[in-house]
Amino acid sequence: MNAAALHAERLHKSIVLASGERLPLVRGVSLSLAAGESAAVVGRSGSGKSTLLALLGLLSPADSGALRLGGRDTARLSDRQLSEVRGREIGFVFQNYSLLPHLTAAENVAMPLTQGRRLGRAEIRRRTAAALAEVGLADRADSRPRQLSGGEQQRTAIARALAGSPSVVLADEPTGALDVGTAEQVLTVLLESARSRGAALLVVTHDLAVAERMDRVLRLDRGALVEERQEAPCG
Ligand SMILES: Nc1ncnc2c1ncn2[C@@H]1O[C@H](COP(=O)(O)OP(=O)(O)OP(=O)(O)O)[C@@H](O)[C@H]1O
Repeated sequence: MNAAALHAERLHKSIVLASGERLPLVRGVSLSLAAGESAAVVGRSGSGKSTLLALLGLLSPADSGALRLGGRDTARLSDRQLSEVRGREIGFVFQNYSLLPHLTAAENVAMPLTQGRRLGRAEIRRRTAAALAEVGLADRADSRPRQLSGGEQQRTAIARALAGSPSVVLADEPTGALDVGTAEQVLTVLLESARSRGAALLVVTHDLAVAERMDRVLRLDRGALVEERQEAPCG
């Protein structure tokens, strides 16, 4: 059997408040995602969704528990190794696109490919062009973010997240800033690009229409994860 793209076991995270009281934010979350599988994380505001995403994305350390990404154990890694695993195994997509405004779409997509890997210039150009073509933006490679619509900016961000063929794509409200029609198109691009590259996709969302399109729906309730739906969605 293939190793899961993402495998988390009993992750815990709490913070200590000024009063000295310990506040649990993520409580014993275990989760496995296979390559090409998609899942939504839903839950009330404050239930710990962003905190969990930060743990899974190696942006913040868990207090305890185990996390494997792309078959690689992330325990006991130095900061440099963590950043290397993050760059190689994870693609991030944010609600506000997070594109660098002074760079073109192609330069934004190429950015993670130029960091921490030893890829030649021709290979970077090839991967960038392929990723932009995959999201339908081959003809906008030289545009800057302000020249692109919101949907086009998010498609550029999706190309950036996937160009390095990560094991896992973590998306935080990826369609939250888009109108309904554009959101649907962008979500289709995100799902199809992740599936075609065999990346597991985890999407934090408040939007039930977004959640419905994922293979699985997971609900966070005060930091604890409960699987709501596991069958394949229709259509
Ligand atoms: N540094 C911190 N200090 C105090 N409380 C914190 C801190 N970080 C997070 N919290 C609290 O932890 C809880 C979980 O926050 P988190 O942002 O993960 O929730 P969320 O489910 O993503 O919420 P939303 O849907 O509103 O974005 C919240 O109650 C939040 O106020």
